[in-house]
Amino acid sequence: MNIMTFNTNEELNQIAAGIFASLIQTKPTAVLGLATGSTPIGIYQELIRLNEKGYVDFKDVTSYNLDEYCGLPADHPETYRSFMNAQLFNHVNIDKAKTHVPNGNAADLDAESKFYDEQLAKASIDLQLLGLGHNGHIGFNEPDAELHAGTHVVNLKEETRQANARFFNSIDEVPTQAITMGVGSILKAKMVMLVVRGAEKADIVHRALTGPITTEVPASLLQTHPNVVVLLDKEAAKHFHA
Ligand SMILES: N[C@@H]1[C@@H](O)[C@H](O)[C@@H](COP(=O)(O)O)O[C@@H]1O
Repeated sequence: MNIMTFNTNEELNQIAAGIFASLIQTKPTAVLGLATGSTPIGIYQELIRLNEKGYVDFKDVTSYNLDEYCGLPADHPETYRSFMNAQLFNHVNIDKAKTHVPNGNAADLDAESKFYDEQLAKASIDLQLLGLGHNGHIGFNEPDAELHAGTHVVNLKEETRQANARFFNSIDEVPTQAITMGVGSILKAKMVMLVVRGAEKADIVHRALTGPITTEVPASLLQTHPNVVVLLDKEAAKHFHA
């Protein structure tokens, strides 16, 4: 596992975006696995800049997002579809028809999960971007005695709803369920990029990458993947240099 630590967020964003850009340069039809949350925003801004400068062309790129809240109105600014449009897709020359986010409002969420898995099986993700939940979740795969391989509906943990409440007017507005790619789909990506920022995630990222592999820390399963790059800011990396 290649773990890189950065002194500044600017450098981290540039290297992360550079890895995406070089993939797309060598494979213009690349399939990207994308993530939401605050962690990827700076990387998306750097990709927008590289696209404006002509260094990266999204014309033939396909993307699949990890997850989506269930039950938010489609035009709500905090749906992950709205987030992706606002933070990346509206600002680069990607074909929106080639961007995929699970439909958290599907009448039949199990059928939607199956449909998403069928699309993923055909597409095969080249590079999967991941943030890390405070409890070690990836996508919305929450710590549990068992994890699901495929896309499925999850009941969000209270701590996850609390952590994400900062994006909503109140905790009551935070959905209680989400639809997420499973860890099996995440681990099928040819390459995984885990990005973690901030001192409050220093313990969990250290546990995930150096502790036992356990479903109680879903990100620990990344230890089984042969091609993971981890980008940490210096606060998140503090236990790696102790
Ligand atoms: N489902 C998302 C995750 O994909 C993300 O990694 C996590 C961390 O978010 P942040 O980057 O804002 O800390 O939040 C959400 O729960």
